[in-house]
Amino acid sequence: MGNALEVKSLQLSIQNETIIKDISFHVPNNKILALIGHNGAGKSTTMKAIMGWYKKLQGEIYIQGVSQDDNFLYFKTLFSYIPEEPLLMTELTVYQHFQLYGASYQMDNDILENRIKYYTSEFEIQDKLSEFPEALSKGMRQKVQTICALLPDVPLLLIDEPFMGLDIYATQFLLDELKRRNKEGMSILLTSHQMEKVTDLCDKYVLLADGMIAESGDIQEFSGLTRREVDE
Ligand SMILES: Nc1ncnc2c1ncn2[C@@H]1O[C@H](COP(=O)(O)OP(=O)(O)OP(=O)(O)O)[C@@H](O)[C@H]1O
Repeated sequence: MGNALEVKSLQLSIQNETIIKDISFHVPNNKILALIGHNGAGKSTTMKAIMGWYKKLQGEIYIQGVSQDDNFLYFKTLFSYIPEEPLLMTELTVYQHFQLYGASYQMDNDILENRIKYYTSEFEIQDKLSEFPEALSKGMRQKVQTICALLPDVPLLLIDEPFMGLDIYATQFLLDELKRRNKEGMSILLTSHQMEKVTDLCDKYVLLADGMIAESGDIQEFSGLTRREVDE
């Protein structure tokens, strides 16, 4: 079995402060890995480094064996990303955002239109297609952002704090949809500071503390540890 994502000896500094201190981990194909840690542990920074938003001090990052350093334009088509806070463009309508994603990932038009219908209906924003982001509530903007990332068939989905700002129904739908897409072959890396929210979804975990890996393993081992601590 190959790896959907490989992070090797990643080191990164922001404004002369070393934030990520030589971390290595991988997401095997078809698995869901949770990057866990307290506020400020370095989860979002690691995710942004994977996407190439920060210059690395050292290290290598591969998605499906493709190096971030060798062919960045192709590398970018291998993942999609759901940020913690929506990053929508003020000058584009909801539908135009979906079209932009469809074009960026060179999606077949019929598949794109079907998915737009399916996801906007499930997330109950089918009547918002002509709206601009400023006319939407924060939760609605998060739904639009989430749909954008779910439209293409990418090998790797990156999610920074899933379910942030979503209501109970949307959270349950996303949970089920992530499981379904994972069954179809999509690997997922997500961050969370609340382990209990993602235990049911994930196969593996990496625990970050102060920019270093404190622990890693199968998710059951992590739950076992916390349960033992509670029992004692
Ligand atoms: N743009 C930036 N400029 C300066 N420092 C930054 C910047 N981005 C992150 N940091 C610092 O890097 C460290 C890790 O931040 P990061 O956002 O990766 O943490 P996190 O684990 O995602 O936390 P949270 O759970 O709060 O989202 C923190 O000490 C933060 O202050």
